[in-house]
Amino acid sequence: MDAIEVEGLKRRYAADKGGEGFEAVSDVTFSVREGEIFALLGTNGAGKTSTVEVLEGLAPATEGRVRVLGFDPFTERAQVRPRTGVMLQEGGFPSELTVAETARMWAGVTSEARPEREALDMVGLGRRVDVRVKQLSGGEKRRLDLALALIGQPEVLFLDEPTTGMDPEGRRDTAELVRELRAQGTTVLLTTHYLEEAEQLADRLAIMQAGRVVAAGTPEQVVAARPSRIGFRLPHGVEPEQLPLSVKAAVTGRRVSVKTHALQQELTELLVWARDRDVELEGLHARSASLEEAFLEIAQEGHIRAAADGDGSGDGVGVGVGPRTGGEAGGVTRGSGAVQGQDGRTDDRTGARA
Ligand SMILES: Nc1ncnc2c1ncn2[C@@H]1O[C@H](COP(=O)(O)OP(=O)(O)OP(=O)(O)O)[C@@H](O)[C@H]1O
Repeated sequence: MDAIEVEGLKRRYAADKGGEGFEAVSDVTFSVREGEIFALLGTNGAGKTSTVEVLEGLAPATEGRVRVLGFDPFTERAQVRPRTGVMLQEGGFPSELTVAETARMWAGVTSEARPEREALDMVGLGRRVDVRVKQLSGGEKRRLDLALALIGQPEVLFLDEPTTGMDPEGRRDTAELVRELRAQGTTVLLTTHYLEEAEQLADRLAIMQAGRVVAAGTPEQVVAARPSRIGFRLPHGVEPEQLPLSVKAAVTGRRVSVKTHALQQELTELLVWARDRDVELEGLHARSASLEEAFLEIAQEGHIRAAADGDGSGDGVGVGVGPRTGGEAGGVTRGSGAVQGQDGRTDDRTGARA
């Protein structure tokens, strides 16, 4: 059985006064298998959090069908909630409590809680138990959020940008922990802006843009649709048109860059040609596209589409353009960890954990 099923999901935010409201999620379909790590990716405002909140039971679907462990997470919350763990983008815990007190309080309202010390050790906070929450660093707060999501020994774990604000060690530890949880059978759905992390961690992923899934599959499948790259310096005495390439190369100064869907064939031709002429291809490198490149190309295509549609007569659902994010449309975070705040939300986010 799939642990999570999403079929034709729409989520519309009501307009404040008059107006039509805003459709943040438009016809999204995907499923997550039991024991799988699934990553939901997308530019700022693509609709990831809006989707995950419906799966967490925080908000109803406007349209479509959503099941978590076979239940509707909103209307059958009582069946779903004890079996899921939720790590929101912002925890919002009382800042005067210590780490241990926070975990104890949380364990007190959780059925079948794992010992709180065990959860804190799992995220590397075992030695920070007496520190007040307000004194924790941003990355430590994320670790505490994660520990609390793990206290109920969840079968399904939702992680909304779990590693944002963590240092590289924290990110590596978290990735390791998520892999261990998968090995124990936990299903993990995460959102992240760290594409390398998603590429290494996720069994499958979906890329969202402007409320829709625009690419999905294993990281390899998503990347396979994108061209590989070959680069080298043009040998002296050789003109670009003399190169044995079946595709047009981009030449900047002496740097030659080739995008190809037939990497092995193109590279073989090139190497045989170079050997036969006894020329050296300095700085030669060849590699498949990375998930980051695939993502950026998809985002770029989306911008072009949105610009073509955006003559003022469209429906306003462009790439990352929404009522709250007009000034930050489609911003892509590349490994920097920068992320927009989630202020202004109307949902009762702490209610998710009650
Ligand atoms: N409460 C709300 N009322 C109206 N619009 C909202 C509300 N919450 C989110 N939106 C809009 O819905 C769209 C999707 O937002 P969402 O937070 O789901 O995107 P996201 O993919 O999670 O983005 P990020 O990567 O920045 O967290 C955005 O355009 C946002 O402005």
